[in-house]
Order: sequence, then C-alpha cells, then structure tokens
Amino acid sequence: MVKIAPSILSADFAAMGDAVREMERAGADLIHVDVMDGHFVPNLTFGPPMVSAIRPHTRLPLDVHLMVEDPGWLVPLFIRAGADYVTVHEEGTPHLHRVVTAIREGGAKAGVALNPATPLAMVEDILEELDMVLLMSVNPGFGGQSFIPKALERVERLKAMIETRGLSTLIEVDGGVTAGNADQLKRAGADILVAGSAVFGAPDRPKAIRELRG
Ligand SMILES: O=C(CO)[C@@H](O)[C@H](O)COP(=O)(O)O
Ligand SMILES: [Fe+2]
Repeated sequence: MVKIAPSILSADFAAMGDAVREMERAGADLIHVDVMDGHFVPNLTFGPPMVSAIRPHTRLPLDVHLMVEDPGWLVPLFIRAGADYVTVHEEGTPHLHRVVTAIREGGAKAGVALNPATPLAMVEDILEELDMVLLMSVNPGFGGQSFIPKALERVERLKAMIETRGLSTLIEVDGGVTAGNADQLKRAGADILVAGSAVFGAPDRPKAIRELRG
C-alpha cells in the first residue's frame, strides 16, 4: 500500500510538536521535513535543531528532504538529530556517491531527489546504492504549487528502471499531490506520496490522509 508523508512545511511553525503528533494520530506513515537553504532554492526553512525538536514527539520515520547546495557536511548533523531517511538533490552536489555512502554509513536510509527537468539517467548508475528516489512534481522551494503532469510518466519510467534491475528502491513523489492525482501516481508506481497543503489545508486531516491513500 502507498505510504503518505505529510510535509511539515505546511504546518504551523510555532507548533511543530503538535503538528507531528497530530499527523501520527491522523494515520501518516512518515513525516516529511523540507530543509531549504536559500541558495539551492529561493526559500529558507530550518536545520537539524528542528529535527531534534520534533524527534521526541513521534515514532514515525522522519523523512528529511535536503534542498541545499553541497549537502555533505549536513548529513551527519541530520542523522544525529534523528533523521531516518536523508534525501539529497542530484543537482546539489558533484559528489553524489560520496554523500549517499555517508548517509548509509551513518545508519540512515539514502534518497536522491531529481528536479522536474533532470533526466532519470542521473540516478541510473547509483540506483543500487539507494533506498529511495524522490521525484519532484513541482519546482522545489515552496508548498502549494500545481502538480506538473509529466511527473506521472517519469514515475512509470523510473519504476521500469528499478524493476528491470531487480531492485526494491522506493519511489517518492513530492509536490502538488492531491486526492485528484494520487490514484494515477499509485498506478504509475509511486510508493510514497508527500503532501503538504493537501493535508494541512484540509478541514479534516485524517480524512485527507485516507483519501490520498485510497
Ligand atoms: O519539497 C517540497 C517543496 O519544495 C514539498 O515537500 C512541499 O512541501 C510539498 O507541498 P505541497 O505541494 O504538497 O503543498
Ligand atoms: Fe519535499
């Protein structure tokens, strides 16, 4: 069954502990933590202290999405803070293999994220080393943007690439995910759906999570 990862980018920053507890009660499978550095993307969010602050409030895996340039030095800090998954952007480092190895050696699960225009081929030669590939279905930087439909076909092609190699790498889709496109994404092969505004903007959040899961 597909997993749902609410993004706390859309939560109340003054009450993150409450938000995370609420998401666990509402049926979320992971908590998605969007880290933005003001360089890789034109927005600035939070660092490892946010991960340590929310860690005691949930048993759910913390899925940290690093939208930062040169993420290597941050990897051990986020793992020490309590990240379970650490995902770095292919476009953010010339040393992807080194960073991915550091994530796994640090004891976390390793993900690589691709922007909407980055060819899938950029992860092809490192797929065996990855627990997850995150396909962006919006341009990273902000919540509440519209889903880029081309992402659906990219999920299908990535799924085929993973299956051809006999791997079990997870596919996470991030950006503009709603109850209106979740079914198509699942059919295309998505394993984890990130949702910010579709969950936190809903009047009934547990229901929103159920509807995304289908
Ligand atoms: O990484 C990002 C944005 O860069 C996402 O995780 C967003 O936070 C998803 O928000 P919605 O598009 O679901 O509102
Ligand atoms: Fe994200």
